[in-house]
Amino acid sequence: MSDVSFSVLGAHAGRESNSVCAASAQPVKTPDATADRCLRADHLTKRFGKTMALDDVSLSFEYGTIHALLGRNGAGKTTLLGIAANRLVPTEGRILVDGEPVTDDPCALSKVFCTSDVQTIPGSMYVDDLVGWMGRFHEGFDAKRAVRLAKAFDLDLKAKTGALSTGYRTICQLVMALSLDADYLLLDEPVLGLDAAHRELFYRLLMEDYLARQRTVVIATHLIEEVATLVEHVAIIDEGRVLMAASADELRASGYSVSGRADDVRAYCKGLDALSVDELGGVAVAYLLGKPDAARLTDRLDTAPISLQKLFVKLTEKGE
Ligand SMILES: Nc1ncnc2c1ncn2[C@@H]1O[C@H](COP(=O)(O)OP(=O)(O)OP(=O)(O)O)[C@@H](O)[C@H]1O
Repeated sequence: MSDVSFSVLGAHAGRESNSVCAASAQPVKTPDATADRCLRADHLTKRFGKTMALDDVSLSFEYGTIHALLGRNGAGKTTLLGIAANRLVPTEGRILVDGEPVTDDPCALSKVFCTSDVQTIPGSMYVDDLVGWMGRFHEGFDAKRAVRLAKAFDLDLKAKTGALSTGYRTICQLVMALSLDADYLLLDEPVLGLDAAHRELFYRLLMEDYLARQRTVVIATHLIEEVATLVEHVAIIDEGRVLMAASADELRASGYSVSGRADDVRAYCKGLDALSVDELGGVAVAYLLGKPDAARLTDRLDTAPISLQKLFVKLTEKGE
């Protein structure tokens, strides 16, 4: 989908040889050192011809936090991450990493690594050669860790990347990403094609990595349920615009459901701006933003917190 394609070897590959990045020599992060650190999208707009992929998006991914970037197919997630990794040029706006624009500052760019669901790895390259190349092009790449992770996933180091299955292509990118020292790790659909056991392994490794070195991880996905327990902050985009951005707890507390007999639920919702009402066989569930209205509740109605998944679906469904 990108209009400019770089390999997983990195958008920084051409820039690294003549730049020594002070930021990559800062493994110890005190609370003061991490204050105000973030990857920030500043009024980003991206048009592909007539398609508005991003429309004035401003978002902040704070340092040391796991973020979910949620959006339906075509919402603009890959485009946003592509611009953040300097693979795509925005029509307007910019990405700032710790205050520095990624386009002008190789040091800022070297802090960012983005996997991608596009076919970016040269298919003729063997996995073990890729490990070698990653080590050459990315300061702080841990080749031994990459080999260990590859073995944990049963990824064949002697295979050509082009001959890998969809799931193993994803695994190959995850292995490279999790072996890097990048401060901002952008994972685009990180479990695409992975079976249940590999998904679990990935989530466990991601948490271990995060606990070992608190970096920023952005997981772009529409599989909310799986990442709901991992993420601390959630941004929802739809048709290139930000719908909501808040902590996962705030989002969960931002809505609720009311269920019961359809007549009672409809009476409860009268005059309120319900996100939607699902009815089946005389029973209904309504999804609403805000807090339950005690004055409208009766003992025939039940209320429950809204899950991130439901909130996402209800906010982004378009009458289907
Ligand atoms: N290179 C391109 N040329 C033309 N249109 C593009 C290009 N890349 C993306 N788009 C369009 O921009 C919009 C956003 O696409 P994007 O890939 O960012 O969405 P996404 O949220 O990552 O979707 P998905 O979850 O399906 O991967 C879509 O309408 C898509 O068709």
